[in-house]
Amino acid sequence: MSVQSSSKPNKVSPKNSYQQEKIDVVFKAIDFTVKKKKNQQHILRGVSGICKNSQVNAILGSSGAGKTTLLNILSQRIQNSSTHVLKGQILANNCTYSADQFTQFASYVMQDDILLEALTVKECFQFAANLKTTGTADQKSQKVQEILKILKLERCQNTFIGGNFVKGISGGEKKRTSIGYELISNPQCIFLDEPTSGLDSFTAYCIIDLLRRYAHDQNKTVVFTIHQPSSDIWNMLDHVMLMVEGQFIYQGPGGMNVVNYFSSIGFKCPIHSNPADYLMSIMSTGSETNQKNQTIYFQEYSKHLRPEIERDIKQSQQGILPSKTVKTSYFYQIAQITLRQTKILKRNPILFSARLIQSIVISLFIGAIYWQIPGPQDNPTQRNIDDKNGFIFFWVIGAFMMAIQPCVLTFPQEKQTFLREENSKLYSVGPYFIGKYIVDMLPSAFFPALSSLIVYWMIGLNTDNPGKVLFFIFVCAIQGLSGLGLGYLCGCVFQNAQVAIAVTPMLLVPCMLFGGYYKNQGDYASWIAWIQYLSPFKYSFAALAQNEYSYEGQGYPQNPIQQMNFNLSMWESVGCLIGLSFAFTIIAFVMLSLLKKKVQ
Ligand SMILES: Nc1ncnc2c1ncn2[C@@H]1O[C@H](COP(=O)(O)OP(=O)(O)OP(=O)(O)O)[C@@H](O)[C@H]1O
Repeated sequence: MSVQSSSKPNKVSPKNSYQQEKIDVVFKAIDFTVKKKKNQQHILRGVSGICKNSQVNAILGSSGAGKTTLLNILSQRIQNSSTHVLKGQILANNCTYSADQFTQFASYVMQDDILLEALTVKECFQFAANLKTTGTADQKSQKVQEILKILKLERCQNTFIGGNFVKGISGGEKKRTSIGYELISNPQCIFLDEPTSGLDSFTAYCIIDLLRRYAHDQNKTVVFTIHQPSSDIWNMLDHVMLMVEGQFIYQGPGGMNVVNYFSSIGFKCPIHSNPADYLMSIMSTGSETNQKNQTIYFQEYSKHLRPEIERDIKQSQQGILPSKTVKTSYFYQIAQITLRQTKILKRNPILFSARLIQSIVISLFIGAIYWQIPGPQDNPTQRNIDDKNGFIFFWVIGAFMMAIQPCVLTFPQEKQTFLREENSKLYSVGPYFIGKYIVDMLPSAFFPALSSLIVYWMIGLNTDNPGKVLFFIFVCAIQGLSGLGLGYLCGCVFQNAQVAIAVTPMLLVPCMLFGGYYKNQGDYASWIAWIQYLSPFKYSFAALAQNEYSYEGQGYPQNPIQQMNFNLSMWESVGCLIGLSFAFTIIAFVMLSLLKKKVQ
Protein backbone atom coordinates (compact mmCIF):
# COMPACT_ATOMS: atom_id res chain seq x y z
CA MET A 1 0.00 0.00 0.00
CA SER A 2 1.45 3.39 -0.89
CA VAL A 3 0.29 6.77 0.31
CA GLN A 4 -3.05 7.38 -1.28
CA SER A 5 -3.15 10.16 -3.76
CA SER A 6 -6.38 11.79 -4.76
CA SER A 7 -7.22 9.30 -7.46
CA LYS A 8 -10.91 9.38 -6.67
CA PRO A 9 -12.42 12.85 -6.90
CA ASN A 10 -12.86 14.43 -3.52
CA LYS A 11 -15.97 16.12 -2.42
CA VAL A 12 -15.37 19.84 -2.60
CA SER A 13 -17.17 22.40 -0.56
CA PRO A 14 -19.00 25.33 -2.05
CA LYS A 15 -16.88 28.48 -2.03
CA ASN A 16 -18.69 30.24 0.78
CA SER A 17 -18.19 27.38 3.21
CA TYR A 18 -14.39 27.79 3.03
CA GLN A 19 -14.14 29.52 6.38
CA GLN A 20 -16.48 27.28 8.35
CA GLU A 21 -15.16 23.81 7.67
CA LYS A 22 -13.62 22.00 10.66
CA ILE A 23 -10.86 19.65 9.65
CA ASP A 24 -9.38 16.58 11.34
CA VAL A 25 -6.17 15.33 9.76
CA VAL A 26 -5.77 11.59 10.13
CA PHE A 27 -2.80 9.42 9.20
CA LYS A 28 -2.87 5.66 9.08
CA ALA A 29 0.09 3.26 9.11
CA ILE A 30 2.61 5.81 7.84
CA ASP A 31 5.87 4.10 7.07
CA PHE A 32 8.78 6.00 5.59
CA THR A 33 12.16 4.72 4.48
CA VAL A 34 15.00 6.59 2.82
CA LYS A 35 17.16 4.46 0.55
CA LYS A 36 20.81 5.38 0.64
CA LYS A 37 23.68 4.13 -1.51
CA LYS A 38 24.67 1.23 0.72
CA ASN A 39 21.84 0.93 3.22
CA GLN A 40 18.44 2.33 4.04
CA GLN A 41 17.07 4.32 6.99
CA HIS A 42 13.67 3.41 8.38
CA ILE A 43 12.45 6.77 9.68
CA LEU A 44 8.75 6.24 10.46
CA ARG A 45 7.49 2.81 11.46
CA GLY A 46 3.81 2.46 10.65
CA VAL A 47 2.52 5.34 12.78
CA SER A 48 -1.16 6.22 12.96
CA GLY A 49 -2.76 9.20 14.61
CA ILE A 50 -5.02 12.17 14.47
CA CYS A 51 -4.55 15.95 14.53
CA LYS A 52 -7.82 17.28 15.88
CA ASN A 53 -9.67 20.41 14.86
CA SER A 54 -10.03 23.28 17.34
CA GLN A 55 -6.96 21.99 19.18
CA VAL A 56 -3.26 22.60 19.46
CA ASN A 57 -1.58 19.35 18.35
CA ALA A 58 2.09 19.11 19.31
CA ILE A 59 4.61 16.54 18.14
CA LEU A 60 7.49 16.11 20.59
CA GLY A 61 10.36 13.68 20.69
CA SER A 62 14.04 13.06 20.83
CA SER A 63 16.26 14.54 18.17
CA GLY A 64 16.04 12.57 14.94
CA ALA A 65 12.85 10.79 16.07
CA GLY A 66 11.08 11.73 12.84
CA LYS A 67 8.90 14.68 13.95
CA THR A 68 9.70 16.97 11.03
CA THR A 69 9.42 14.04 8.63
CA LEU A 70 5.91 13.29 9.89
CA LEU A 71 4.93 16.96 9.59
CA ASN A 72 6.31 17.06 6.04
CA ILE A 73 4.40 13.93 5.09
CA LEU A 74 1.14 15.33 6.48
CA SER A 75 1.68 18.50 4.48
CA GLN A 76 2.42 16.50 1.32
CA ARG A 77 5.97 17.79 1.10
CA ILE A 78 7.38 14.27 0.93
CA GLN A 79 6.26 11.99 -1.84
CA ASN A 80 7.24 8.57 -3.08
CA SER A 81 10.35 8.57 -5.24
CA SER A 82 13.21 6.27 -6.18
CA THR A 83 14.92 7.04 -2.85
CA HIS A 84 11.88 7.76 -0.64
CA VAL A 85 9.53 4.89 0.09
CA LEU A 86 6.36 6.16 1.69
CA LYS A 87 3.45 3.93 2.66
CA GLY A 88 0.18 4.56 4.47
CA GLN A 89 -2.76 6.86 4.15
CA ILE A 90 -3.27 10.56 4.94
CA LEU A 91 -6.77 11.95 5.16
CA ALA A 92 -8.39 15.27 5.91
CA ASN A 93 -12.02 14.85 6.94
CA ASN A 94 -11.74 11.32 5.56
CA CYS A 95 -10.75 12.60 2.09
CA THR A 96 -7.39 11.96 0.51
CA TYR A 97 -5.58 15.12 -0.58
CA SER A 98 -2.78 15.99 -2.97
CA ALA A 99 -0.08 18.64 -2.48
CA ASP A 100 -2.19 21.10 -4.47
CA GLN A 101 -5.29 20.35 -2.44
CA PHE A 102 -3.29 20.76 0.77
CA THR A 103 -2.63 24.40 -0.11
CA GLN A 104 -6.38 24.95 -0.43
CA PHE A 105 -7.14 24.25 3.20
CA ALA A 106 -3.78 24.40 4.98
CA SER A 107 -0.54 26.35 5.30
CA TYR A 108 2.95 25.32 6.32
CA VAL A 109 5.40 27.46 8.27
CA MET A 110 8.98 26.30 7.86
CA GLN A 111 11.49 26.24 10.71
CA ASP A 112 13.67 28.85 9.01
CA ASP A 113 12.14 32.25 8.45
CA ILE A 114 12.36 32.52 4.70
CA LEU A 115 11.41 36.12 4.10
CA LEU A 116 12.69 38.83 1.78
CA GLU A 117 14.99 41.06 3.77
CA ALA A 118 14.40 44.27 1.82
CA LEU A 119 10.64 44.35 2.45
CA THR A 120 8.92 45.75 5.51
CA VAL A 121 6.68 43.54 7.64
CA LYS A 122 3.61 45.31 6.31
CA GLU A 123 4.68 44.99 2.67
CA CYS A 124 5.30 41.32 3.23
CA PHE A 125 1.75 40.80 4.55
CA GLN A 126 0.29 43.03 1.85
CA PHE A 127 1.91 40.89 -0.85
CA ALA A 128 0.43 37.73 0.67
CA ALA A 129 -2.97 39.42 1.09
CA ASN A 130 -2.98 40.58 -2.54
CA LEU A 131 -2.31 37.10 -3.86
CA LYS A 132 -4.01 34.93 -1.26
CA THR A 133 -7.21 36.71 -0.33
CA THR A 134 -10.24 38.03 -2.13
CA GLY A 135 -11.94 41.41 -1.78
CA THR A 136 -11.24 45.02 -2.61
CA ALA A 137 -7.89 46.73 -2.03
CA ASP A 138 -9.32 48.30 1.14
CA GLN A 139 -10.50 44.97 2.49
CA LYS A 140 -7.08 43.47 1.84
CA SER A 141 -5.36 46.35 3.64
CA GLN A 142 -7.75 45.92 6.54
CA LYS A 143 -6.88 42.23 6.69
CA VAL A 144 -3.19 43.20 6.86
CA GLN A 145 -3.88 45.60 9.73
CA GLU A 146 -5.82 42.89 11.60
CA ILE A 147 -2.95 40.41 11.31
CA LEU A 148 -0.42 43.07 12.38
CA LYS A 149 -2.56 43.73 15.43
CA ILE A 150 -3.14 40.06 16.32
CA LEU A 151 0.58 39.34 16.05
CA LYS A 152 1.54 42.54 17.88
CA LEU A 153 3.67 43.66 14.97
CA GLU A 154 2.16 47.12 14.58
CA ARG A 155 5.19 48.83 16.09
CA CYS A 156 7.59 47.33 13.56
CA GLN A 157 5.24 47.18 10.60
CA ASN A 158 7.36 49.64 8.62
CA THR A 159 10.72 48.15 9.57
CA PHE A 160 12.62 46.04 7.07
CA ILE A 161 12.69 42.31 7.74
CA GLY A 162 16.44 42.48 7.37
CA GLY A 163 19.21 39.99 6.78
CA ASN A 164 22.72 39.93 5.32
CA PHE A 165 22.47 43.21 3.44
CA VAL A 166 19.76 45.16 5.28
CA LYS A 167 19.30 45.70 9.04
CA GLY A 168 15.93 44.62 10.37
CA ILE A 169 13.50 43.21 12.93
CA SER A 170 14.28 40.82 15.80
CA GLY A 171 14.17 37.00 15.66
CA GLY A 172 10.85 36.81 17.49
CA GLU A 173 9.31 39.41 15.20
CA LYS A 174 10.61 37.46 12.20
CA LYS A 175 8.99 34.29 13.47
CA ARG A 176 5.69 36.10 14.00
CA THR A 177 5.98 37.57 10.51
CA SER A 178 6.46 34.07 9.05
CA ILE A 179 3.37 32.88 10.88
CA GLY A 180 1.35 35.97 9.94
CA TYR A 181 2.31 35.49 6.32
CA GLU A 182 0.53 32.13 6.36
CA LEU A 183 -2.33 33.21 8.61
CA ILE A 184 -3.35 35.96 6.22
CA SER A 185 -5.23 33.49 4.05
CA ASN A 186 -7.03 32.21 7.16
CA PRO A 187 -6.24 28.52 6.53
CA GLN A 188 -8.31 25.85 8.26
CA CYS A 189 -5.15 23.97 9.24
CA ILE A 190 -1.70 25.32 9.97
CA PHE A 191 1.41 23.16 10.25
CA LEU A 192 4.52 24.64 11.84
CA ASP A 193 7.98 23.15 12.14
CA GLU A 194 9.48 24.22 15.48
CA PRO A 195 7.80 27.63 15.67
CA THR A 196 9.59 28.44 18.93
CA SER A 197 13.14 27.43 18.09
CA GLY A 198 15.74 30.08 18.85
CA LEU A 199 13.29 32.28 20.77
CA ASP A 200 13.33 33.39 24.41
CA SER A 201 10.76 31.71 26.66
CA PHE A 202 8.37 34.68 26.74
CA THR A 203 8.31 35.15 22.96
CA ALA A 204 7.86 31.39 22.55
CA TYR A 205 4.95 31.51 25.01
CA CYS A 206 3.33 34.41 23.08
CA ILE A 207 3.55 32.49 19.81
CA ILE A 208 2.00 29.31 21.20
CA ASP A 209 -0.67 31.37 22.96
CA LEU A 210 -1.51 33.02 19.64
CA LEU A 211 -1.76 29.63 17.92
CA ARG A 212 -3.91 28.28 20.74
CA ARG A 213 -6.33 31.17 20.39
CA TYR A 214 -6.38 30.62 16.64
CA ALA A 215 -7.31 26.97 17.18
CA HIS A 216 -9.84 27.49 19.97
CA ASP A 217 -11.58 30.66 18.81
CA GLN A 218 -11.82 29.81 15.13
CA ASN A 219 -12.00 25.99 15.17
CA LYS A 220 -8.70 25.66 13.35
CA THR A 221 -6.38 22.67 13.36
CA VAL A 222 -2.93 23.67 14.58
CA VAL A 223 -0.12 21.12 14.32
CA PHE A 224 3.51 21.77 15.21
CA THR A 225 6.73 20.12 16.27
CA ILE A 226 8.39 21.54 19.36
CA HIS A 227 11.58 21.02 21.34
CA GLN A 228 11.64 21.35 25.11
CA PRO A 229 8.54 23.46 25.77
CA SER A 230 8.52 25.46 29.02
CA SER A 231 5.95 24.36 31.62
CA ASP A 232 3.67 27.25 30.60
CA ILE A 233 3.71 26.10 27.00
CA TRP A 234 3.34 22.48 28.05
CA ASN A 235 0.05 23.32 29.74
CA MET A 236 -1.28 24.87 26.54
CA LEU A 237 -0.88 21.75 24.40
CA ASP A 238 -4.27 20.11 23.86
CA HIS A 239 -3.17 17.00 22.00
CA VAL A 240 0.32 15.61 22.46
CA MET A 241 2.20 13.08 20.32
CA LEU A 242 5.47 11.77 21.76
CA MET A 243 7.79 10.10 19.33
CA VAL A 244 10.87 7.91 19.76
CA GLU A 245 12.75 6.45 16.81
CA GLY A 246 9.89 6.76 14.37
CA GLN A 247 7.17 5.36 16.68
CA PHE A 248 4.73 6.89 19.12
CA ILE A 249 5.09 6.25 22.83
CA TYR A 250 2.19 8.52 23.73
CA GLN A 251 -0.67 10.12 21.91
CA GLY A 252 -3.59 11.78 23.59
CA PRO A 253 -4.63 14.76 25.70
CA GLY A 254 -1.81 17.00 26.98
CA GLY A 255 -0.97 18.44 30.42
CA MET A 256 -1.37 16.16 33.47
CA ASN A 257 -2.85 13.37 31.34
CA VAL A 258 0.59 12.65 29.91
CA VAL A 259 2.25 12.78 33.33
CA ASN A 260 -0.39 10.46 34.81
CA TYR A 261 -0.05 8.00 31.94
CA PHE A 262 3.72 7.72 32.37
CA SER A 263 3.32 7.38 36.16
CA SER A 264 0.90 4.53 35.55
CA ILE A 265 3.48 2.62 33.51
CA GLY A 266 6.26 3.24 36.03
CA PHE A 267 7.85 6.51 34.95
CA LYS A 268 6.96 9.08 37.59
CA CYS A 269 7.79 12.68 36.91
CA PRO A 270 9.66 14.15 39.92
CA ILE A 271 7.73 16.84 41.79
CA HIS A 272 8.75 20.40 40.78
CA SER A 273 10.11 19.15 37.44
CA ASN A 274 8.84 20.48 34.17
CA PRO A 275 6.99 17.43 32.73
CA ALA A 276 8.29 18.23 29.25
CA ASP A 277 11.89 18.18 30.47
CA TYR A 278 11.34 14.89 32.27
CA LEU A 279 9.72 13.30 29.23
CA MET A 280 12.48 14.55 26.95
CA SER A 281 15.00 12.99 29.31
CA ILE A 282 13.33 9.57 29.21
CA MET A 283 12.85 9.76 25.44
CA SER A 284 16.47 10.59 24.69
CA THR A 285 18.09 7.71 22.88
CA GLY A 286 21.53 8.63 24.24
CA SER A 287 21.34 6.55 27.45
CA GLU A 288 21.40 2.77 27.69
CA THR A 289 18.61 2.69 30.30
CA ASN A 290 16.34 4.67 28.00
CA GLN A 291 17.05 2.31 25.15
CA LYS A 292 16.06 -0.65 27.33
CA ASN A 293 12.91 1.17 28.46
CA GLN A 294 11.84 1.81 24.88
CA THR A 295 10.37 -1.70 24.69
CA ILE A 296 8.15 -0.87 27.66
CA TYR A 297 7.02 2.43 26.10
CA PHE A 298 6.11 0.77 22.83
CA GLN A 299 4.35 -2.20 24.46
CA GLU A 300 2.32 -0.02 26.80
CA TYR A 301 1.40 2.31 23.94
CA SER A 302 0.12 -0.62 21.88
CA LYS A 303 -1.82 -1.99 24.84
CA HIS A 304 -3.43 1.18 26.22
CA LEU A 305 -3.28 4.04 23.78
CA ARG A 306 -3.42 2.60 20.28
CA PRO A 307 -7.01 1.31 20.69
CA GLU A 308 -8.07 4.76 21.90
CA ILE A 309 -6.42 6.45 18.93
CA GLU A 310 -8.04 3.99 16.56
CA ARG A 311 -11.37 4.84 18.13
CA ASP A 312 -10.66 8.58 17.77
CA ILE A 313 -9.73 8.05 14.13
CA LYS A 314 -13.03 6.25 13.51
CA GLN A 315 -14.91 9.09 15.17
CA SER A 316 -12.95 11.83 13.39
CA GLN A 317 -14.59 14.64 11.48
CA GLN A 318 -16.01 13.47 8.16
CA GLY A 319 -17.01 15.79 5.41
CA ILE A 320 -15.86 17.88 2.58
CA LEU A 321 -12.55 19.52 1.81
CA PRO A 322 -12.63 23.25 1.22
CA SER A 323 -11.76 24.33 -2.31
CA LYS A 324 -9.51 27.27 -3.00
CA THR A 325 -11.44 30.39 -3.74
CA VAL A 326 -8.56 32.67 -4.64
CA LYS A 327 -7.06 32.35 -8.09
CA THR A 328 -5.34 35.43 -9.47
CA SER A 329 -4.59 36.00 -13.14
CA TYR A 330 -1.08 35.58 -14.56
CA PHE A 331 -1.03 39.26 -15.41
CA TYR A 332 -1.88 40.25 -11.83
CA GLN A 333 0.81 37.91 -10.50
CA ILE A 334 3.41 39.41 -12.86
CA ALA A 335 2.39 42.93 -11.78
CA GLN A 336 2.66 42.05 -8.07
CA ILE A 337 6.05 40.40 -8.50
CA THR A 338 7.35 43.25 -10.65
CA LEU A 339 6.32 45.77 -7.98
CA ARG A 340 7.94 43.73 -5.24
CA GLN A 341 11.16 43.17 -7.17
CA THR A 342 11.38 46.91 -7.89
CA LYS A 343 11.28 47.63 -4.15
CA ILE A 344 13.94 44.99 -3.52
CA LEU A 345 16.11 46.43 -6.28
CA LYS A 346 15.90 49.95 -4.90
CA ARG A 347 16.60 48.92 -1.31
CA ASN A 348 19.28 46.27 -1.63
CA PRO A 349 22.62 48.12 -1.97
CA ILE A 350 24.14 45.09 -3.70
CA LEU A 351 21.56 45.45 -6.44
CA PHE A 352 21.49 49.18 -7.02
CA SER A 353 23.50 51.83 -5.19
CA ALA A 354 26.71 49.77 -4.99
CA ARG A 355 26.41 48.97 -8.67
CA LEU A 356 25.88 52.60 -9.61
CA ILE A 357 28.97 53.68 -7.70
CA GLN A 358 30.93 50.72 -9.04
CA SER A 359 29.97 51.55 -12.65
CA ILE A 360 31.06 55.17 -12.37
CA VAL A 361 34.28 54.55 -10.44
CA ILE A 362 35.41 51.63 -12.60
CA SER A 363 34.64 53.54 -15.83
CA LEU A 364 36.72 56.52 -14.69
CA PHE A 365 39.55 54.27 -13.57
CA ILE A 366 39.63 52.25 -16.79
CA GLY A 367 39.25 55.44 -18.81
CA ALA A 368 42.31 56.88 -17.09
CA ILE A 369 44.38 53.72 -17.68
CA TYR A 370 43.55 53.46 -21.38
CA TRP A 371 43.36 57.22 -21.91
CA GLN A 372 43.16 58.27 -25.59
CA ILE A 373 44.66 55.27 -27.42
CA PRO A 374 45.85 56.53 -30.83
CA GLY A 375 43.41 55.82 -33.69
CA PRO A 376 43.96 55.49 -37.47
CA GLN A 377 44.65 59.22 -37.89
CA ASP A 378 47.54 59.13 -35.37
CA ASN A 379 49.75 56.54 -37.08
CA PRO A 380 48.87 53.75 -34.61
CA THR A 381 51.46 51.12 -33.82
CA GLN A 382 50.76 47.42 -33.17
CA ARG A 383 51.14 48.21 -29.45
CA ASN A 384 48.26 50.69 -29.68
CA ILE A 385 46.10 48.02 -31.32
CA ASP A 386 47.05 45.51 -28.63
CA ASP A 387 46.08 48.05 -25.96
CA LYS A 388 42.74 48.67 -27.62
CA ASN A 389 42.05 44.93 -27.93
CA GLY A 390 42.97 44.55 -24.27
CA PHE A 391 40.51 47.27 -23.34
CA ILE A 392 37.67 45.81 -25.45
CA PHE A 393 38.12 42.32 -24.05
CA PHE A 394 38.41 43.61 -20.48
CA TRP A 395 35.30 45.70 -21.03
CA VAL A 396 33.11 42.81 -22.22
CA ILE A 397 34.23 40.79 -19.20
CA GLY A 398 33.39 43.76 -16.96
CA ALA A 399 29.90 44.18 -18.46
CA PHE A 400 29.25 40.48 -17.89
CA MET A 401 30.57 40.47 -14.32
CA MET A 402 28.57 43.57 -13.42
CA ALA A 403 25.39 41.60 -14.11
CA ILE A 404 26.30 38.12 -12.96
CA GLN A 405 27.81 39.08 -9.60
CA PRO A 406 24.76 40.62 -7.87
CA CYS A 407 22.59 37.87 -9.26
CA VAL A 408 24.81 35.08 -7.93
CA LEU A 409 25.01 36.85 -4.56
CA THR A 410 21.28 37.33 -4.07
CA PHE A 411 19.37 34.81 -6.19
CA PRO A 412 20.17 31.58 -4.27
CA GLN A 413 18.66 33.17 -1.14
CA GLU A 414 15.71 34.69 -2.96
CA LYS A 415 15.08 31.31 -4.57
CA GLN A 416 14.11 29.88 -1.16
CA THR A 417 11.34 32.46 -0.89
CA PHE A 418 10.21 31.58 -4.40
CA LEU A 419 10.09 27.86 -3.54
CA ARG A 420 8.05 28.51 -0.42
CA GLU A 421 5.62 30.88 -2.13
CA GLU A 422 5.21 28.72 -5.21
CA ASN A 423 4.58 25.77 -2.94
CA SER A 424 1.82 27.74 -1.21
CA LYS A 425 0.38 28.45 -4.69
CA LEU A 426 0.73 32.21 -4.37
CA TYR A 427 1.84 32.34 -7.99
CA SER A 428 3.27 30.13 -10.72
CA VAL A 429 6.85 29.83 -11.97
CA GLY A 430 6.14 31.68 -15.24
CA PRO A 431 4.80 34.92 -13.72
CA TYR A 432 7.53 34.90 -11.07
CA PHE A 433 10.28 34.51 -13.63
CA ILE A 434 8.84 37.11 -16.00
CA GLY A 435 8.24 39.63 -13.18
CA LYS A 436 11.74 39.14 -11.84
CA TYR A 437 13.35 39.30 -15.27
CA ILE A 438 11.56 42.52 -16.18
CA VAL A 439 13.03 44.21 -13.11
CA ASP A 440 16.49 42.63 -13.18
CA MET A 441 17.10 43.21 -16.88
CA LEU A 442 16.96 46.99 -16.46
CA PRO A 443 20.02 47.41 -14.22
CA SER A 444 21.82 44.52 -15.92
CA ALA A 445 21.59 46.35 -19.24
CA PHE A 446 21.67 49.91 -17.87
CA PHE A 447 24.88 49.81 -15.82
CA PRO A 448 27.10 48.38 -18.60
CA ALA A 449 25.51 50.91 -20.98
CA LEU A 450 26.15 53.80 -18.57
CA SER A 451 29.77 52.77 -18.02
CA SER A 452 30.29 52.43 -21.77
CA LEU A 453 28.98 55.93 -22.32
CA ILE A 454 31.40 57.32 -19.73
CA VAL A 455 34.42 55.49 -21.03
CA TYR A 456 33.87 55.78 -24.79
CA TRP A 457 35.41 59.20 -25.35
CA MET A 458 38.02 58.78 -22.61
CA ILE A 459 39.54 55.86 -24.52
CA GLY A 460 39.23 57.59 -27.89
CA LEU A 461 37.12 54.88 -29.54
CA ASN A 462 35.73 55.05 -33.06
CA THR A 463 33.51 58.13 -33.54
CA ASP A 464 33.20 57.75 -37.29
CA ASN A 465 29.43 58.04 -36.92
CA PRO A 466 26.92 57.99 -34.01
CA GLY A 467 25.94 54.43 -34.96
CA LYS A 468 29.38 53.25 -33.76
CA VAL A 469 28.76 54.63 -30.26
CA LEU A 470 25.24 53.28 -30.10
CA PHE A 471 26.37 49.86 -31.28
CA PHE A 472 29.06 49.74 -28.59
CA ILE A 473 26.54 50.64 -25.88
CA PHE A 474 23.97 48.19 -27.27
CA VAL A 475 26.40 45.24 -27.31
CA CYS A 476 27.54 45.99 -23.74
CA ALA A 477 23.89 46.06 -22.61
CA ILE A 478 23.22 42.69 -24.28
CA GLN A 479 26.41 41.36 -22.72
CA GLY A 480 24.96 42.42 -19.34
CA LEU A 481 21.79 40.45 -20.10
CA SER A 482 23.78 37.35 -20.95
CA GLY A 483 25.54 37.76 -17.57
CA LEU A 484 22.12 37.97 -15.94
CA GLY A 485 20.98 34.80 -17.74
CA LEU A 486 24.03 32.85 -16.59
CA GLY A 487 23.64 34.35 -13.10
CA TYR A 488 20.07 32.99 -12.93
CA LEU A 489 21.29 29.64 -14.14
CA CYS A 490 24.03 29.45 -11.47
CA GLY A 491 21.57 30.72 -8.84
CA CYS A 492 19.12 27.94 -9.77
CA VAL A 493 21.64 25.14 -9.93
CA PHE A 494 23.65 25.91 -6.79
CA GLN A 495 22.12 25.57 -3.34
CA ASN A 496 23.60 28.68 -1.77
CA ALA A 497 25.46 31.86 -2.64
CA GLN A 498 28.80 30.56 -1.33
CA VAL A 499 28.80 27.57 -3.68
CA ALA A 500 27.60 29.72 -6.57
CA ILE A 501 30.35 32.29 -5.94
CA ALA A 502 32.98 29.54 -5.74
CA VAL A 503 31.89 27.71 -8.88
CA THR A 504 30.99 30.59 -11.22
CA PRO A 505 34.62 31.65 -11.92
CA MET A 506 35.38 28.05 -12.92
CA LEU A 507 32.69 28.33 -15.58
CA LEU A 508 33.92 31.73 -16.73
CA VAL A 509 37.59 30.85 -17.20
CA PRO A 510 37.01 28.57 -20.26
CA CYS A 511 34.62 31.19 -21.66
CA MET A 512 37.39 33.79 -21.37
CA LEU A 513 40.07 31.52 -22.85
CA PHE A 514 37.83 30.87 -25.84
CA GLY A 515 36.84 34.51 -26.20
CA GLY A 516 39.23 35.14 -29.10
CA TYR A 517 41.59 37.49 -27.26
CA TYR A 518 44.02 35.27 -25.37
CA LYS A 519 44.32 32.93 -28.32
CA ASN A 520 43.56 33.65 -31.96
CA GLN A 521 40.19 32.17 -33.00
CA GLY A 522 41.80 30.32 -35.91
CA ASP A 523 44.33 28.56 -33.66
CA TYR A 524 42.17 26.36 -31.39
CA ALA A 525 42.69 22.61 -31.74
CA SER A 526 39.74 21.22 -33.69
CA TRP A 527 38.68 18.77 -30.93
CA ILE A 528 38.14 21.59 -28.43
CA ALA A 529 37.31 24.53 -30.70
CA TRP A 530 33.55 24.01 -30.18
CA ILE A 531 33.79 25.53 -26.67
CA GLN A 532 34.20 28.98 -28.24
CA TYR A 533 30.55 28.87 -29.37
CA LEU A 534 29.42 28.72 -25.73
CA SER A 535 31.43 31.81 -24.83
CA PRO A 536 29.50 35.10 -24.68
CA PHE A 537 32.89 36.87 -24.70
CA LYS A 538 33.68 35.53 -28.18
CA TYR A 539 30.58 37.15 -29.65
CA SER A 540 30.75 40.44 -27.81
CA PHE A 541 34.49 40.81 -28.43
CA ALA A 542 34.10 40.02 -32.14
CA ALA A 543 31.19 42.46 -32.46
CA LEU A 544 32.92 45.32 -30.63
CA ALA A 545 36.33 44.81 -32.29
CA GLN A 546 34.77 44.80 -35.75
CA ASN A 547 32.76 47.88 -34.84
CA GLU A 548 35.88 49.62 -33.64
CA TYR A 549 38.25 48.76 -36.47
CA SER A 550 35.94 49.35 -39.43
CA TYR A 551 36.20 52.91 -40.76
CA GLU A 552 34.42 54.52 -43.66
CA GLY A 553 37.55 56.42 -44.69
CA GLN A 554 41.15 55.60 -43.89
CA GLY A 555 41.34 52.73 -41.40
CA TYR A 556 44.14 50.95 -39.58
CA PRO A 557 47.02 50.02 -41.89
CA GLN A 558 47.55 46.79 -39.91
CA ASN A 559 43.92 45.64 -40.52
CA PRO A 560 43.25 44.25 -37.01
CA ILE A 561 40.00 42.54 -38.10
CA GLN A 562 41.93 40.30 -40.45
CA GLN A 563 44.61 39.72 -37.82
CA MET A 564 42.09 38.39 -35.32
CA ASN A 565 40.52 35.91 -37.72
CA PHE A 566 36.90 36.41 -36.66
CA ASN A 567 34.72 33.70 -38.13
CA LEU A 568 31.47 35.68 -37.69
CA SER A 569 30.52 39.13 -38.94
CA MET A 570 29.65 41.96 -36.57
CA TRP A 571 25.89 41.45 -36.78
CA GLU A 572 26.16 37.67 -36.78
CA SER A 573 28.08 37.98 -33.53
CA VAL A 574 25.34 40.19 -32.05
CA GLY A 575 22.70 37.67 -33.14
CA CYS A 576 24.61 34.83 -31.47
CA LEU A 577 25.10 36.89 -28.30
CA ILE A 578 21.35 37.56 -28.11
CA GLY A 579 20.68 33.86 -28.77
CA LEU A 580 23.09 32.77 -26.04
CA SER A 581 21.57 35.23 -23.60
CA PHE A 582 18.10 33.80 -24.35
CA ALA A 583 19.42 30.26 -24.05
CA PHE A 584 20.91 30.94 -20.57
CA THR A 585 17.66 32.56 -19.44
CA ILE A 586 15.41 29.80 -20.80
CA ILE A 587 17.57 27.03 -19.32
CA ALA A 588 17.45 28.90 -15.98
CA PHE A 589 13.64 29.00 -16.24
CA VAL A 590 13.49 25.26 -16.94
CA MET A 591 15.85 24.58 -14.01
CA LEU A 592 13.67 26.66 -11.71
CA SER A 593 10.56 24.79 -12.86
CA LEU A 594 12.26 21.47 -12.14
CA LEU A 595 13.62 22.71 -8.85
CA LYS A 596 10.22 23.65 -7.46
CA LYS A 597 9.43 19.94 -7.23
CA LYS A 598 12.27 19.52 -4.75
CA VAL A 599 11.08 21.78 -1.95
CA GLN A 600 11.48 19.26 0.83
N1 LIG B 1 15.37 13.05 3.03
C1 LIG B 1 16.11 12.44 3.93
N2 LIG B 1 17.22 11.78 3.58
C2 LIG B 1 17.98 11.15 4.50
N3 LIG B 1 17.70 11.11 5.81
C3 LIG B 1 16.62 11.77 6.24
C4 LIG B 1 15.75 12.47 5.32
N4 LIG B 1 14.76 13.02 6.04
C5 LIG B 1 15.00 12.70 7.32
N5 LIG B 1 16.10 11.95 7.44
C6 LIG B 1 16.65 11.39 8.67
O1 LIG B 1 15.53 10.94 9.41
C7 LIG B 1 15.72 11.17 10.78
C8 LIG B 1 14.54 11.96 11.33
O2 LIG B 1 14.64 13.29 10.82
P1 LIG B 1 13.65 14.44 11.29
O3 LIG B 1 14.14 15.71 10.73
O4 LIG B 1 12.26 14.04 10.99
O5 LIG B 1 13.88 14.38 12.86
P2 LIG B 1 13.34 15.32 13.99
O6 LIG B 1 12.64 14.46 14.96
O7 LIG B 1 12.55 16.45 13.43
O8 LIG B 1 14.69 15.81 14.58
P3 LIG B 1 15.12 17.24 15.20
O9 LIG B 1 14.28 17.41 16.39
O10 LIG B 1 16.56 17.03 15.55
O11 LIG B 1 14.89 18.25 14.14
C9 LIG B 1 17.04 11.86 10.94
O12 LIG B 1 17.99 10.90 11.30
C10 LIG B 1 17.32 12.42 9.56
O13 LIG B 1 18.69 12.47 9.33
